[in-house]
Amino acid sequence: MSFQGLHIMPENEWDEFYSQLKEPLPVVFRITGYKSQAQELLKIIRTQFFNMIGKFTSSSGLLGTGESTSIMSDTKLSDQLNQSSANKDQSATDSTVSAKGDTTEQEVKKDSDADSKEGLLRENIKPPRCLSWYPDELAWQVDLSRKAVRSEDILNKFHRFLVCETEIGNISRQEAVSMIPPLVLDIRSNSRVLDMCASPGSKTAQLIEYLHKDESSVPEGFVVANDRDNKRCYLMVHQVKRLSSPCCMIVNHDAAFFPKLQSTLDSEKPQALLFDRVLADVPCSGDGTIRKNIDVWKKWTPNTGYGLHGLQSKILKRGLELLEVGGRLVYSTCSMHPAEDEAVVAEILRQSQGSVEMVDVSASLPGLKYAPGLSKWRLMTKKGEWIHSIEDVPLHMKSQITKSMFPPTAEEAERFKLHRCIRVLPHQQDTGGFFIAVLQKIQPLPWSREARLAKGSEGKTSPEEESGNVDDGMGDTPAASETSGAACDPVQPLPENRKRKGMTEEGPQPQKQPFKGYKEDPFLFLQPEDPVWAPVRDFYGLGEDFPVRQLLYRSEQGPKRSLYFVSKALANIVENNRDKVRFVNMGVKTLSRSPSPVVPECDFRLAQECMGSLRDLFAKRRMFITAHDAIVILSQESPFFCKLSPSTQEVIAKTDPGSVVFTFRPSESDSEPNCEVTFCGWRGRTSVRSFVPRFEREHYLRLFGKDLHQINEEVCQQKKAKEEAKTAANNLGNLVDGELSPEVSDDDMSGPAVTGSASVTKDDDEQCFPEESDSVNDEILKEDKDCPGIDGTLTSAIKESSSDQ
Ligand SMILES: C[S@@+](CC[C@H](N)C(=O)[O-])C[C@H]1O[C@@H](n2cnc3c(N)ncnc32)[C@H](O)[C@@H]1O
Repeated sequence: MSFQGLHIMPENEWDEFYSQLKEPLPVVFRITGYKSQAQELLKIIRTQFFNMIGKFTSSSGLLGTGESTSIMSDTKLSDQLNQSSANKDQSATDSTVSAKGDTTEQEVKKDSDADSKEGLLRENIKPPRCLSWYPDELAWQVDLSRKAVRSEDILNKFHRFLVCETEIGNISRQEAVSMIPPLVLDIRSNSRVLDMCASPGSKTAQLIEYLHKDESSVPEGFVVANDRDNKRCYLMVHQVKRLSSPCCMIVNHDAAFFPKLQSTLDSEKPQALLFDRVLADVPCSGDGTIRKNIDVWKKWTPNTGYGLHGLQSKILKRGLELLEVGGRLVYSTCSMHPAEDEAVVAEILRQSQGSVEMVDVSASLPGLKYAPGLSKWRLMTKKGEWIHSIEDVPLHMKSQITKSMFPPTAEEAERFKLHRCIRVLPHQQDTGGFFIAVLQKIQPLPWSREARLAKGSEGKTSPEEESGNVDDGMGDTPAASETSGAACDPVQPLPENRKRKGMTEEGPQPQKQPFKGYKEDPFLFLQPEDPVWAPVRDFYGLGEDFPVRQLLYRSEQGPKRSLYFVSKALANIVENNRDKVRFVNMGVKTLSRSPSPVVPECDFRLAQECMGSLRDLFAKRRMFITAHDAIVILSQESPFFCKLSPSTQEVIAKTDPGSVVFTFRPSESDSEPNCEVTFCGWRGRTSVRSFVPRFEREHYLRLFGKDLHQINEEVCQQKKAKEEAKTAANNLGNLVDGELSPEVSDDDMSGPAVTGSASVTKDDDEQCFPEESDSVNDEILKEDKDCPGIDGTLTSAIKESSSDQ
C-alpha cells in the first residue's frame, strides 16, 4: 500500500493519516424513521443511554484526555452529558474536574485493583459524539469495544437496543462518510431518484427516508435502486423492507447500460422517464475502507483503480444521460485514488462541454473536515515508478492506463471547478476515506438527441425517438460482465496484459443480446373486478377512490396470498416497462390471506408493514386508544376488553370482529410519547390483540416508557411464584381440589389496570412474547380457550376449520 507521493494530502499529514488507518472504525448510527418518532427515539437515547455512558467517561477521568476533550468540544450533546452528570452525580463531577487537575488523580490511585481494572476499561469508553454536519443531531458516533459491551450492563443494554431498533429500521448503522452522498443529493418528497449501484443499500435506505421526511402518507417521488449483481439485489431487499416504503423498487441491470424507462405519469402517450436525482456510488478499489477491510492492505496496487476507471466513467456518463436537465447527480467512491475520483469526473465534464457543472455543497455540511478536490496528481506503476504523461506509459501498461486518468490542464481544472469535489481522509475526523462530487445538468448533453436537434444537425425523428423509446445506442446487457465491486468488497484489478471478454480499457462494452427475462415471479396488479376485491373493499370500508390498481400480487396461479401496495409512480413504471426491466422487489405488504370463522365475510387481514404509510386509508377499522390501552395491548397477548379504558370499550362494542388499526395520539395529559403510534391488531369476540413483530412491540413499548424485557421478567417471576405457591400448598395438603391458594388467585377479569412497568394479571403466562404468532386462527383458538363461556363444540369446530387450510 503506498499512497505517499500521490499528492492526495500534504506530506506533513502522512504520519497521522497512516497511523489512523491502523485504528478500528468507530460505531456510527443514524436515527431514521418518521420525524416525530425519530425525535422521541433521540430523547430516549439521550436520557437512558448517553447520560449513563457520559457518567462513565466523566467518572473515569477520560474527559481530561486531549482527544476526548477535542471530541467533546464540537458536540452539543457533550455539554449536556457533562451537565447532566454534574447535576445527577456530584462525585462523578468531582472526578471529571479533578481528572484535569491533581487532587483526584491521587484519589483514583487509592482505588482497589478491581476498580482500576474496571477503570481502565472505562477509560476506553469515549463519550458519544454527534456528527455536526448531519441534520437534526440524528447521527452519532460511539466507540464501543466488544469487551466494554460485555463488561458494562448499560452498554450491553444499549447494544441490544441498537440491534432491536436497527432490525425494524428505526436506526441504521452506517459509516459516517457513507452518509454524505444521499445528504448532498438534496432529496424532496417528489424527487424521482435513481440509485445506480445500490447494494447493500445503506444509501438507498437514506434516500427513502428523505423521501418520507415530511410524513406525507405516500410521497409522490420514488427511488429506483439498481445493482448489476443479482444476488446483491436480494441483500438489499431486507435493508429496504425495514423501511416499509411503497415508493422504492429494486431492479437488476448493468448501470452503464441502464435502460431508459417509459412512463405515462405526465402524459397519455408513454414518454421517456428521466430522474431528477441520480446517485452513482460506483464500484471502486475500496482503499478508503482499509480500516475495516484488512485485505486491502495486502491487495491494493495502483492498478486496482486503473482497472475500474473506464467502468466508473461509463456509469457516470449513463447517469447523466438519465438525468433531467436541472437535476442533480452525486458521484461517489470509497477510494482515495484520483484515477477513480477526479479523473473520472474531469473526463465526463470534458465530454459534456459545459452542459454539466460542479456544485459547491460545502454550506450543507457544517463542520465536516475534508480536503478539496485535486487538480494535480501523479500515476504510478505497480512497482512504484511515477508516470507523468500518457507518453511515459510503459508498453506493458498501455492497455490499462488511458489518457483520461491523467490530470486535466490547469485551464480545464479551473473551468471544471474540481476543487469543489470533497475528499474525506481518515485522519481528519476518525472515519473511512471517501470521495464525493456533486454535479448539476444545466443543458442537454452534447451527444443527446435534443442537443443535436437544437443544433439542427438532424432531420426528422422517428416515433420511437419522440417517445424517448430508444436506448441511445447503449443496449441492455443481461449477462453480467466480469467486473464487480462494493463499498466493502474492493474490486480486484484486471490482470496485466489480459483483457477480459467484453471489456476494453473503457469498461464493459454493450453486448447486444435479447432480453431473456429472469427468475422472479411476475408483478401483477389487482383489478377492481377481481373477486377478492369486493369483500376487502366492503369489510374495510374502502371508497371508490381507493387505488386498487396499486395493489400487486406475485402468483399468476392459485389464490392470491398477499397484496402489496406500491405508489402510483412505481405502478406506472411496472406497467410501462415490463419488457425491458428486471424488477426484483417492491411494495409494502398490506393485506394477507388469513381466513377466520369469526370474520367469514373477509379473508384478508391487515399487515403491520403498511401502517406507516397507509393507516389513514383504513379509517373504518381504526380505533383511537389511550396510552394505557396501547401498553395493555402491546404487553399482554390477548387482553379482555374489560382491561381497556371505558372509551375504548365503547368503540370496540361498535366495531365488528376482525382486523383493526390501533392509534395512540398524544394529548396534553400524556407525558410520553410525544408522537403518534399506530399498530395493527385484531378485535376478537372478547379480547383484542396486536399483530406486531417482537422488535417492533419492544420499540413501541419503549416509546411508552416500558421495557418489554422487564415486563417479561416480572411475568416469569410471577409465574414461578405461582407454581411455588401451588407446590407448597400441595405439600401442606391445603389445596382443595381445583382451587388455588388465595395469594395466587386468578384475575377476575376486572383486574387491575396496567400501572408501573408491568401488569401481572391472569394472562401472565401469555404475556411473554418469545416468538411472534402470526396466525389469526392461533389467536382465535387461544381466545376461545381463555374466554369463559365458549363451549368445547365451537372450539373443535374452529380447530377443524383451521386444520382444513
Ligand atoms: C460501492 S458499492 C455500492 C454501495 C451502496 N451504494 C451502499 O451504500 O450500500 C458498489 C455496488 O456496485 C455494484 N456494481 C458493480 N458493477 C456494477 C455495474 N456495472 N452496474 C451496477 N452495479 C454495479 C456492486 O455489485 C456493488 O453492490
